[in-house]
Amino acid sequence: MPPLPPDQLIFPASQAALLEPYLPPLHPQNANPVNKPFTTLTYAHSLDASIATLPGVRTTLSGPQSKAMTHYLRTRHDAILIGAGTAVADDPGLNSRVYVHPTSSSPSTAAEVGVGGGGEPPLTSQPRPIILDPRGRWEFTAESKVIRLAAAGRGHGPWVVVAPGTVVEEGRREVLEEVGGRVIRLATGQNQDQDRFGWKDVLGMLGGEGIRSVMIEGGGEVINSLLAGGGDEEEDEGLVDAVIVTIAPTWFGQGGVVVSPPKLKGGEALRLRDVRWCPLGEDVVLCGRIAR
Ligand SMILES: NC(=O)c1ccc[n+]([C@@H]2O[C@H](COP(=O)([O-])OP(=O)(O)OC[C@H]3O[C@@H](n4cnc5c(N)ncnc54)[C@H](O)[C@@H]3O)[C@@H](O)[C@H]2O)c1
Ligand SMILES: Nc1nc(=O)c(N)c(NC[C@H](O)[C@H](O)[C@H](O)COP(=O)(O)O)[nH]1
Repeated sequence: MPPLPPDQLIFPASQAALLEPYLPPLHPQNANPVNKPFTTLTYAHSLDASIATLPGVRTTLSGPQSKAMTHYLRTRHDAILIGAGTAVADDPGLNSRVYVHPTSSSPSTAAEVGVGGGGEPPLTSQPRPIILDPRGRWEFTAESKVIRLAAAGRGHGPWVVVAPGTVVEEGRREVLEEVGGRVIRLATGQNQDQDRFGWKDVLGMLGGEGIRSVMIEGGGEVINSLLAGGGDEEEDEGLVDAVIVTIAPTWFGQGGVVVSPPKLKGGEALRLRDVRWCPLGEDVVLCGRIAR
């Protein structure tokens, strides 16, 4: 095996195998439309359910092992989705730089996906970044991290989803298109909310674009609204197929960005089933499916 770069994240195949029941099926490369992509909700929170110490502040929660896990998840999904608030606060890269170490104790075909010959995963294993930005809040430039990574061939150009009436300057659109990204227009306004897309509409649009799996990383508004919709008993089929949450052993105190969705109709709790807890370094990773 060639030597790994010093900042390379390493994720053992034995740990990848524990996640496998919660991951989208491995599929051949094709872009056939699907009704709805396999949808994984995944994020990291503190013991007081904060995903950031304060609104708009980039906050590290995951330790090196669970960070490697998140980057492995990125290789196992066609797309990675965040809200505009996260794009503005974090200037995220939204690519994967994990190496899955094939340990002899647990060889797994699934875990071999994302192996980049000892380095970063190849472009074919990188997820398409999707940014929900109905009002055009995210003022990206050629220097934004996700654009720079795409320009360097280390990730895909982002798809920025805006409302039909939102003006995207010509120069900005060109920045996206030069790296293979694009602006996608989608109607907002369901439930009178002009600042949000309906989740069924978002997932339906992605399915129509050939995206067969998407991991939704946050932030707070995105997660809470998805949990509110993902647990809707009136849906024939839930929106969220799997939940993978990293819990870090820290309290941030009040005032953070908290995951706490609105109550379901009737006040019942929203609960996970088929639960698995996987310790990863000092963190624990909770996997499950939303009980319906
Ligand atoms: N710890 C983690 O795992 C993690 C992950 C992601 C973000 N974060 C943190 O979360 C914070 C950002 O969270 P936030 O709540 O401010 O922003 P957010 O990322 O949830 O983005 C909210 C924006 O998304 C848009 N949006 C479009 N459709 C939507 C829909 N259906 N539902 C909800 N929003 C929709 C809204 O217009 C809104 O402006 C940052 O501090 C970031 O560091 C943490
Ligand atoms: N799993 C996880 N642990 C964390 O401690 C943390 N802060 C995030 N946050 C997710 C969010 O989407 C961030 O924007 C990206 O984690 C930015 O990271 P990249 O530049 O894309 O590697 N996610």
